[in-house]
Amino acid sequence: MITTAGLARRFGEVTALEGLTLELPEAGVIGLVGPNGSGKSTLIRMLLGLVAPTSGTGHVLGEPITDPERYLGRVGGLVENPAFVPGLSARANLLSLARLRGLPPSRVDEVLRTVGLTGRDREPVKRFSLGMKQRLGIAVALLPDPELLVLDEPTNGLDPSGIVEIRGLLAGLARSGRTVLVSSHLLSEIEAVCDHLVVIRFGHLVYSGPITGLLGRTRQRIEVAPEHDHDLAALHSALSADGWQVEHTGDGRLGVVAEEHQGPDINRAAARGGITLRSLTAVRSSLEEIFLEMTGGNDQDLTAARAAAAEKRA
Ligand SMILES: Nc1ncnc2c1ncn2[C@@H]1O[C@H](COP(=O)(O)OP(=O)(O)OP(=O)(O)O)[C@@H](O)[C@H]1O
Repeated sequence: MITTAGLARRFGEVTALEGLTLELPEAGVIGLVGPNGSGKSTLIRMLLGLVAPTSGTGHVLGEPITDPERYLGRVGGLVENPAFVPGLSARANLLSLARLRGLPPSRVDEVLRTVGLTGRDREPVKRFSLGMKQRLGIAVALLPDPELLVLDEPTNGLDPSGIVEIRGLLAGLARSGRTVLVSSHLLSEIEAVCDHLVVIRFGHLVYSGPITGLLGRTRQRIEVAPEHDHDLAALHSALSADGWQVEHTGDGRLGVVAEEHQGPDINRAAARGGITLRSLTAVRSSLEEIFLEMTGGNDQDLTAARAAAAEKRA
């Protein structure tokens, strides 16, 4: 459905994407996630033929991205808030867009139904909530009845109920046999509907595969707390001396890199150090924690990393 090989794009000094090699599956929802500025929009724009690659190749539906006319008729895209005539109804906006693209007016009813705007379609768009406008944007992308739908941050700025609505819509589109590529800077906004996940950071591919594969990367640890808080340092020494990798969690406990079945060994090591444990809990990092570890935390980190890289290049 989508393949890229060594795809790269630079904007002057900034390398928005570098050496991206991907092979994306044919059906379901594919999530493209990464912090702000990691290159998601650049990739989506390249797939839609809006931005040319600096180097590397890409194919969409078997056609090269350097020749988008060959496939754009089968692809629906939403890259930024689409411009609607605010005083006109959703239906009138869609009808004029369908006419412009030479599509039958019957598509308008179909897409209104798909995005759940039937019944509100005669109201002027200026009265629509952000969530409804996003759904209308998706309706526009669906007008040509595309095999592939590419949506850049459709949940951005929506309230929790709006996010849930869009997620439901994406899941429904995938069930109807379309492939949906959807980007977000927040994994939590889309993870529930994604069959496949692409994680990019700083223009580089960090992960591409099923969500379950990502969960397999979890680092298990056991958190322990001494009976008396003042024994924390002594507990740290006792466990380290026994060969365990130990970190302070910052809340009066220690995190020990270990599997759940090693709990009794940790308990015995503490006892040998003369310390009784108050608690011992096996913890598996959440998908969100793995994502943050992979993507390097927050946007400030990313901005700093980009600045450092630019300085190095200069
Ligand atoms: N037209 C452009 N001119 C110059 N720099 C650009 C251009 N488009 C993107 N960039 C830069 O490329 C990098 C990647 O941007 P991109 O918009 O692709 O990231 P993103 O992951 O979509 O982020 P966001 O979620 O903030 O849109 C950023 O540093 C951005 O400033």
